[in-house]
Amino acid sequence: MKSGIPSLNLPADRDQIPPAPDDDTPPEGLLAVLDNLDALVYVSDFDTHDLLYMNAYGRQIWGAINNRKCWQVLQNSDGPCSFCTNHLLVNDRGEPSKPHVWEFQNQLDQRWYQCRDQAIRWTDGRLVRLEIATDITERKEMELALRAAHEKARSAALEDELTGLHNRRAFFEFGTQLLNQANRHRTPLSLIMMDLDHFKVINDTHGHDAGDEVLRQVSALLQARIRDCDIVARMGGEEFAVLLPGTGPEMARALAERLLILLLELTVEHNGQAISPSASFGISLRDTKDRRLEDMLARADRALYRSKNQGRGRVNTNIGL
Ligand SMILES: Nc1nc2c(ncn2[C@@H]2O[C@H](COP(=O)(O)OP(=O)(O)OP(=O)(O)O)[C@@H](O)[C@H]2O)c(=O)[nH]1
Repeated sequence: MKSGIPSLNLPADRDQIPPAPDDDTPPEGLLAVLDNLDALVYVSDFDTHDLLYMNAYGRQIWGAINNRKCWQVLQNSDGPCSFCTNHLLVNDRGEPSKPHVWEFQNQLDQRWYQCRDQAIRWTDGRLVRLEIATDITERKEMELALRAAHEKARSAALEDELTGLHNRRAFFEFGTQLLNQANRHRTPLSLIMMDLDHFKVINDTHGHDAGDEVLRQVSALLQARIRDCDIVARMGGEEFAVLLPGTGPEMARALAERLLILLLELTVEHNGQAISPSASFGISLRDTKDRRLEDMLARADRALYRSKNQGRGRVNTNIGL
């Protein structure tokens, strides 16, 4: 065939479709069809990556072939693309298999394409890669914007607006995963509940804004003291929870006592006034019977209640309660 366009070469499972007789459509007609397609069509040698054919759509965007390789013309890279799909287009025997359809962003024009790649036999019998790529940039950008909006909404739904900490909902969502992991691997898990003492007095004496500032600074202090694997959350009002994977009772108690000291040392300045917060703590440890985070939470709350009853500004562990 003079045009260099191979005769119809459909994958094996489409063999039952009879190919059109060669003389039905003249080669110029096929070229006209290809050059008027609103899609990139190109053919490259499977092994050498030499670009053998590219339609007008491709030439208009990426220029003439000029004896170059597909990765030189289409990606301007200095070697075969790391994302080349050729290996997906042949079976174990190296024969053409099913087409592979995927989406990617071109490095040169930065537009998104849906690519339909296929291995076929060229006019001289060698194996070549045929790609048909359609521009899906608008759809992709809408998809990405939608995903970003979803992620933003989701993180807003899990964040405490005043302090930036996780909220109660996030605590249960992420904390349940930590509890399940600890149950599965039988590793320790500790929970520290912390409730600021006489916070109503702070509000009543210094105003609600001052109370907000105390909550923000206490949150920053907690956040700065925990590891990446821990979860700290504002559970509501002036109550906070810290969940510590891989942490036994001694370490949890030492951390709570350290947090209490740091809180007592903290002075929050607001409108020229100095506010010194204090807090009570209750600790619970994972029990083999715990299936829900609420079980640990209830025990930590009982320990916290005891700290309040004993005069506040102290730490209690739920053991024996
Ligand atoms: N500024 C401010 N105050 C809040 C916020 N959420 C809850 N509060 C206040 O926190 C106070 C909690 O009061 P109580 O439950 O009596 O607790 P407390 O005064 O800390 O006393 P104890 O816990 O028994 O030591 C209430 O006055 C609430 O209005 C908030 O987001 N900002």
